[in-house]
Amino acid sequence: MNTGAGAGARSGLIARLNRISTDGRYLIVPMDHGITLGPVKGLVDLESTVDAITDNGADAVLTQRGVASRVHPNKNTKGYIVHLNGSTVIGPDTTDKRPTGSVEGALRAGADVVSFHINIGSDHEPDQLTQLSNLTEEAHRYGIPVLAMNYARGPGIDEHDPESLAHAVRIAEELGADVVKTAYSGEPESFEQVCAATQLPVVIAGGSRGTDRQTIEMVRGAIDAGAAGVSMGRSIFQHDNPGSITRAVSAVIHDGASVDTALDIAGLEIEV
Ligand SMILES: CC(=O)[C@@H](O)[C@H](O)C[C@H](N)C(=O)O
Ligand SMILES: O=CC(=O)COP(=O)(O)O
Repeated sequence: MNTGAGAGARSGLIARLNRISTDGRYLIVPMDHGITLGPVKGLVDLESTVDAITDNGADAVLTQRGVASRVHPNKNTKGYIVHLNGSTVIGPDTTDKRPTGSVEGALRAGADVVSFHINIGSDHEPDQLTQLSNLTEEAHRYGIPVLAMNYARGPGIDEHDPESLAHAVRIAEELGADVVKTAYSGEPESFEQVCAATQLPVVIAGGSRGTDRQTIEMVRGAIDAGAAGVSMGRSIFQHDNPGSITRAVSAVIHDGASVDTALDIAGLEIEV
């Protein structure tokens, strides 16, 4: 018998996805690196960083639940995603992401959406596949969307190989996620293959920070290849002016700007 719960949960999913996006495009700034990397530049004064990026075009910020109270006063009505697993670069194996929370805990922390990171090709893939699948089942019971951070990452794996990335994003869809984030393959031509591998909105990670032009060219290339946006952390929150780089990324994602126009709008050097 259709109790309507499915319809209710579906409408909740859509409403919450709209809180972390604008017209189907996503500018998410993850700052869950406080576990992975520690108190790095941009995450020490977390409040100022959140204020700068949410005041300049970001659709949502993403953290672990423990710092939620430091995010809410500054997130300027934008969306909030709570990350539910983690690892550190000082531990024995960064690919061994361990659960760090629950859907209930994320809701208590004020999350609109939850996220989970799995490393396809790592020694921990089997457990992580099961954990992501269980998470989507549980989250969807409450109408909570899941952002899957599916990397191709493990012994002998090329993290930017388009076929591996295509496999990683399809796994997210097969396991019930609502949005998938993965690494960029490096150029639009090969990333088209990645975006075509799934019906889910695909967003890209930024990886370690490069020049402003490299960052904006990456965003432009991903959008041209069919991506729906970014879940870009270090390139934004470690910038000397997180608000400016966010404005440039937003000009590409939300306004269709070219690389040079986006850099110019944000007052960033159009260095070649
Ligand atoms: C620090 C990294 O290598 C990133 O790719 C992280 O894996 C991504 C994630 N935000 C994390 O911090 O775990
Ligand atoms: O959670 C981390 C990401 O989504 C990507 O972070 P990056 O610093 O852009 O690689």
